[in-house]
Formats: sequence, C-alpha cells, structure tokens
Amino acid sequence: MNGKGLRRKKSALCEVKVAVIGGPGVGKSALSVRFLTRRYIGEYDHQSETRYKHEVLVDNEPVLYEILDTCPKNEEDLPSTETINWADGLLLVYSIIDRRSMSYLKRVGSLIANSDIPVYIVANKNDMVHLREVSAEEGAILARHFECGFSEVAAAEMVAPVAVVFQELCRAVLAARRKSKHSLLERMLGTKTSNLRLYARGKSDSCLPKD
Ligand SMILES: Nc1nc2c(ncn2[C@@H]2O[C@H](COP(=O)(O)OP(=O)(O)OP(=O)(O)O)[C@@H](O)[C@H]2O)c(=O)[nH]1
Repeated sequence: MNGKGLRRKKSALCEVKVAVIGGPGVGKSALSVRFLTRRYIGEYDHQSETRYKHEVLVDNEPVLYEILDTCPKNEEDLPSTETINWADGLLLVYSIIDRRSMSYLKRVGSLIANSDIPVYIVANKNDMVHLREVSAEEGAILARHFECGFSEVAAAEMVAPVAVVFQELCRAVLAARRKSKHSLLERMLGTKTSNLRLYARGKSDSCLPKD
C-alpha cells in the first residue's frame, strides 16, 4: 500500500486487443504511433506486422491496449483468420485519397461477414482533400453496412481525433463483452438478466464496463 491508498491490482486492468487493418500505405502505422506516442512520424521502415502495448484511461478506467499494426504485402494480402481471431476489435483503415483502399476494406468485410467482432472504420489522410477519391458519404455508407462507428482523420495533423477512434473501438469491445456475458447468464439461468445486477468478480469480469 502506498500513501495515496491501495495500489491498483494488476487484475483490475482491462485488456483490449486491436488489430489495425487496411490496404498498403493507408497510414496504419502513422495512426498507431500517433495514438501510442502522440507524435506523427512520416515514414516507417517495417516489412512485417508490429505489436505494441499501451495503457490509457478510457472513461476513467485503465485499459491496456495491445495493438497489432498489420502490414499487407499488397492489395490482395488480406488479414489472416489467426489475426481476426486474435483481436477483440478491428480498426479498419482506408485513405480518402486511395479508392483501392476502400475496396480492400470491402473485401475484409466479406471475410468477417459471419463474425460479430466489433469494428470501427477510420478514413485517414483528410488533410489531403484536394486529392480526395473517396467521399465522406461513401465512408458513412460502409460504416452503416458494418454497423459500426466511422470518422475521417489525419494522423499527420492532430492527436485527439485519432485517440477518439481508439477509445470508441474500446467502448464497442466492452459493450460486446457485456452483451455476451448477459446472454451467457440468460442461457444459464433461463431468464432475462436485464433487471439483475451482475456480481462482478475475478479477472475477466474486471474488463466489463460498470452497469
Ligand atoms: N498527408 C498524409 N500522409 C499520411 C498520413 N498518414 C500517413 N501518411 C503517409 O502515408 C504513408 C504511409 O503511411 P504508413 O503509416 O506507413 O502506412 P501503413 O498503412 O502503415 O503502410 P504499410 O504498413 O506499408 O501498409 C507515409 O508516407 C506517411 O507519411 C496523413 O494523415 N496525411
């Protein structure tokens, strides 16, 4: 114990695994590193996927993000089943100046059509509107199709909107966890649990948002 009260137990940390997915060069690393370090680094020299860990507060609760920055070799190189199964949530990235990157996400959509993994769509490089190939409306339509959140950002310009994107995906993951826990309880108890307070204990429960 320290002077300021109880030291936080490690088990109280909520872990959220995010795979950052998108076609080549859309800014997956720029977005990830912006979120991790608040800095914009223009060029990344990596030939393979990279994993990061990062702890932040989301809605005043500590969250440990594990971020997988994927690295497709070309437009045909879609994320593996292993990557999708590993993730709790997918950050799907396209570039507003690259129409092919929107098509890439549509192909990813077919891959995850039968899954209920939470996703968030982010359109990057909106500092380059003079070269725009994909309208914001098209992004919003794709997000409606995925039933997920959507925003246009520029990793090159600002930190806050990029952080919001990661926070929103975290909220979607926690909401999905809460929903699956409720439906598991409903199956076990044979009743609706919406009026029951969940008795939270144990490590996995610490990842659930409070009711
Ligand atoms: N103008 C502008 N350029 C950006 C932005 N984000 C990234 N870039 C540039 O886009 C290029 C690709 O960025 P990366 O972050 O390496 O893209 P990536 O999706 O990780 O690339 P791969 O891992 O090779 O698929 C770099 O030259 C970045 O400087 C942005 O918001 N605006």
